[in-house]
Amino acid sequence: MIKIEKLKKIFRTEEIETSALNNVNIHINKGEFVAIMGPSGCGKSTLLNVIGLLDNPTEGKYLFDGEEVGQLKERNRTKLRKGNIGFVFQSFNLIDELNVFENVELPLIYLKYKAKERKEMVEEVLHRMKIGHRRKHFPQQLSGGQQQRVAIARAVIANPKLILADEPTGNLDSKNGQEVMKLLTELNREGTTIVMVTHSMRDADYAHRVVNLFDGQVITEEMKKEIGDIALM
Ligand SMILES: Nc1ncnc2c1ncn2[C@@H]1O[C@H](COP(=O)(O)OP(=O)(O)OP(=O)(O)O)[C@@H](O)[C@H]1O
Repeated sequence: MIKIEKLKKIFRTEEIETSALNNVNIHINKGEFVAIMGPSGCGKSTLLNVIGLLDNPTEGKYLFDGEEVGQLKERNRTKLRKGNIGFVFQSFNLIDELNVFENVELPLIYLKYKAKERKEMVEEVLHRMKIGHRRKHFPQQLSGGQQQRVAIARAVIANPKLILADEPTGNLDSKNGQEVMKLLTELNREGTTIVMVTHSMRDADYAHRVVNLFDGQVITEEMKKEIGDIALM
């Protein structure tokens, strides 16, 4: 599903040049759950942003489902992202002015689903994330765990092939963190590919494979589990 070869990302400002990714090679199969680990500043979020088509690499190859996407224009990246990729962030990134239902509904509005269909889909996913009873609440009225469940509902509402999670349990206590990891594992078992950045060994244990980055390079990869009966691509 994802083939990244000799990928480089250099951030240039007037005074300095930072090489955030330096010759990264990563292949991720459909159905895999991959954790990316490494010390602060090693390039994890930069890599996730490139994989998630939020940013272009400076050099190198990025094939998403066989299509070269590394140098797409912003407009085309956005088009490809919608419906294909769902994001979950450490800080939840919900919209404070919208209630739970409206936050989760938003991607479906962008994708031009009709109101009736949207209602059915949102109700179903809220029920699944065990947050249906809070549909009228605003993000500030929810606990961290509840906010992250809403964020996951929003990430999966359009049935993305890929979920990218950047430290999804970073702001949660261990009970809520575990709940979030269980939800991600369940989605992965149903076929969604997951790439997750984490500092937590415990969270990385849920993954099939751990990729360790250091100074913008992949230094080791560790297989933890088999994908099971999900077909590889
Ligand atoms: N927009 C930017 N402009 C300039 N430099 C940047 C930018 N984004 C990231 N960097 C630099 O690139 C390097 C990698 O950053 P990145 O955020 O990917 O690291 P990380 O591994 O996710 O760190 P952390 O675990 O602390 O979140 C760092 O040296 C950072 O300062």
